[in-house]
Amino acid sequence: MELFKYMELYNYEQVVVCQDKESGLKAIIAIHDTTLGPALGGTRMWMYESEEAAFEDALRLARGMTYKNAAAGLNLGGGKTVIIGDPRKDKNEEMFRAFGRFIQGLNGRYITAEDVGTTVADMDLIHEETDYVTGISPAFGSSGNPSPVTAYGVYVGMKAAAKAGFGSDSLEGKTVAVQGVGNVAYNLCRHLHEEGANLVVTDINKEAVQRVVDEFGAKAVDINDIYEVDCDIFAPCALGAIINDQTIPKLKAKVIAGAANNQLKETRHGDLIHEMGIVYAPDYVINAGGVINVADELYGYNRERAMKKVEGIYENIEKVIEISKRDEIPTYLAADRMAEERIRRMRNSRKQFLQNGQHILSRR
Ligand SMILES: NC(=O)c1ccc[n+]([C@@H]2O[C@H](COP(=O)([O-])OP(=O)(O)OC[C@H]3O[C@@H](n4cnc5c(N)ncnc54)[C@H](O)[C@@H]3O)[C@@H](O)[C@H]2O)c1
Ligand SMILES: CC(C)C[C@H](N)C(=O)O
Repeated sequence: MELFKYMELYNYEQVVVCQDKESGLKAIIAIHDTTLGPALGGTRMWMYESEEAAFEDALRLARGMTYKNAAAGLNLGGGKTVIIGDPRKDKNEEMFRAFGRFIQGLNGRYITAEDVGTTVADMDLIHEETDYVTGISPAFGSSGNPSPVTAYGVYVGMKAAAKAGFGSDSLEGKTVAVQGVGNVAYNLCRHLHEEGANLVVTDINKEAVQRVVDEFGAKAVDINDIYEVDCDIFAPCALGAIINDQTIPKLKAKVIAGAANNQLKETRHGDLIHEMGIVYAPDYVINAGGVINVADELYGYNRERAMKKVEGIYENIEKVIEISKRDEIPTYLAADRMAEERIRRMRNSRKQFLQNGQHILSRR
């Protein structure tokens, strides 16, 4: 990857490479765009096949956060961190504290939280070194684990997508194929089960599968079979790029609505599913519940206020589908336009009223 070329192509502001030999920390913080405010995005810990794959993931995820935060109406920019390593074996206290010091060095340009492979306990360690972290233990006045809230947002967004796909937002009797039943999808399955949906699930983690089979009566299938399940809704809730040339021909679902980030391998895959008549709930619009929840900490966390905002994901998905129909464009593009439009408008308003981030009257 030619880093500067890639950064220029998508207008990235900054990439910070952090290493700490003692603890084994190898982290990449990508800050995409801070027009709307400081970059807020989670930290993913994953066993990347190569350094290049880690850079690519950090960059793609950071850009996704810019769009997610903008589309959700938050006054926050987009960033993300990836830590290279096995979250089951390679974590230690020094690693997260060293990482916290690197975040502190950015002086508020980047604020972190959980993502795949990191937990509230990890965020608490980061918090030992910096205040620029959210999703820490509720005992600190924080919002805690964002996953259940993300799941609730995906659930309400799925209902809005179902309304467009089936004429009703009821999920009772609908069959939902869920790929990955980790932190978010376990909670999503609970909501779906409570509404009377039928669940077909898969995961590389057999215990996670067994839990939803036992608790919610889900049917388990092999990881390679999830795409061709005879279902109404496909809910990708594991990793990205799973809507691609190999999987699209297998899909039977009328609606795709799930938590995973970067579900489309390439934008042309969004065009393809649109042409097939599939209602796609754009990933960063439907999975914004977690970031909406942690962002509320910036105002002094209030769960009721945060959950009310998360319920707005229903209307946001409706809005994207409306734009898609009006402009005859795929929903992923409609969402991009909605987010870009907000960033453009806010950039202008900042130009009018703010200089160096301060209101012009503050110089009096
Ligand atoms: N946690 C949040 O609040 C949040 C918010 C927004 C988006 N997301 C996104 O949602 C997705 C899930 O997040 P999570 O926090 O639940 O992570 P998680 O790690 O708890 O769950 C992911 C699950 O996917 C499984 N998995 C991995 N590869 C798989 C494969 N090939 N096939 C089937 N299963 C596989 C894992 O074993 C794990 O159980 C991620 O893409 C994440 O970026 C999470
Ligand atoms: C800030 C976090 C809650 C971010 C979350 N992992 C996401 O992708 O939206």
